[in-house]
Amino acid sequence: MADLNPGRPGGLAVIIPAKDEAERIAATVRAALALPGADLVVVVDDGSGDETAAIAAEAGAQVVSHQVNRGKAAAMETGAARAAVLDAGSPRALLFIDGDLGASAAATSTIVEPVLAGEADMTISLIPPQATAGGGSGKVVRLARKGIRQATGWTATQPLSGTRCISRPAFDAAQPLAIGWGVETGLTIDVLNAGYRVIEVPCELHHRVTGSDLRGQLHRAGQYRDVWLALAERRTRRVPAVNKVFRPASKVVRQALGG
Ligand SMILES: O=c1ccn([C@@H]2O[C@H](COP(=O)(O)OP(=O)(O)O[C@H]3O[C@H](CO)[C@@H](O)[C@H](O)[C@H]3O)[C@@H](O)[C@H]2O)c(=O)[nH]1
Ligand SMILES: O=C(O)[C@H](O)COP(=O)(O)O
Repeated sequence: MADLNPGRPGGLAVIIPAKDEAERIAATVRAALALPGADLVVVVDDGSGDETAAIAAEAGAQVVSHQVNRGKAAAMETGAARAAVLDAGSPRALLFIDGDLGASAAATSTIVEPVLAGEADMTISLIPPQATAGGGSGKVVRLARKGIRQATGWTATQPLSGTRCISRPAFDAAQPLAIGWGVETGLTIDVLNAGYRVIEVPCELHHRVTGSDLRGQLHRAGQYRDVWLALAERRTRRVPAVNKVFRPASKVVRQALGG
């Protein structure tokens, strides 16, 4: 069996998927650059229509741009690929943070430490109630939580929380990522089912909450669709378990038929 934990990570790459984050990206990048252990900060401008890329570069990040919007998962993949090119010897751990965290991104050191210390393979930020209440009913959160529990036996408190730190071996074991907003749900299932250690860690983060207007509800509909797709895809991957039941039966039938 492959060694799941081949040594401690060789540093930390902060990856920031960002679409239209011009307002907050500079503060987020500055906080990321100041994180203990971070020697690379990559902003993936996911087809923004604003000045996200230029502002991020000015703030000191390496910027990779998607010419067209490809969704959060694709932006994470692009950032991780850029970090891999720059890794030397022992790969960096990856810290994925949202572009709208601003100065509160400094608090992510609590989720970085267990991964850099080799105590966890993936940490997920548990964020406090936000100053402005969101407009959600909890439907997407419940879908993701239940799906993760059914697939792994583990119950996530905040299954959609995307600010997370992960070792390179654990990230590689979860390829390909689920698309779009399904990425967190898929990552949690795949990393756990590959035998890696996942923990949730409190983290004092503040972000832009999604409201209850039409735009907010459309955003949630997209989240629901992508989480559902991530779960459905992983359920079909479990087909071998079904085969265990049917294969012996088909062998008996073949023998009976003289095959
Ligand atoms: O097409 C897109 C859309 C968004 N983003 C970026 O992805 C991050 C999260 O997007 P956001 O609009 O803040 O989504 P929320 O619904 O507020 O995010 C919550 O839910 C998401 C999962 O549905 C998680 O990824 C987030 O971490 C979590 O804060 C931000 O940096 C965005 O700029 C992209 O890179 N590409
Ligand atoms: O606002 C949120 O917390 C997310 O968009 C998820 O929506 P939900 O509350 O409907 O699960």
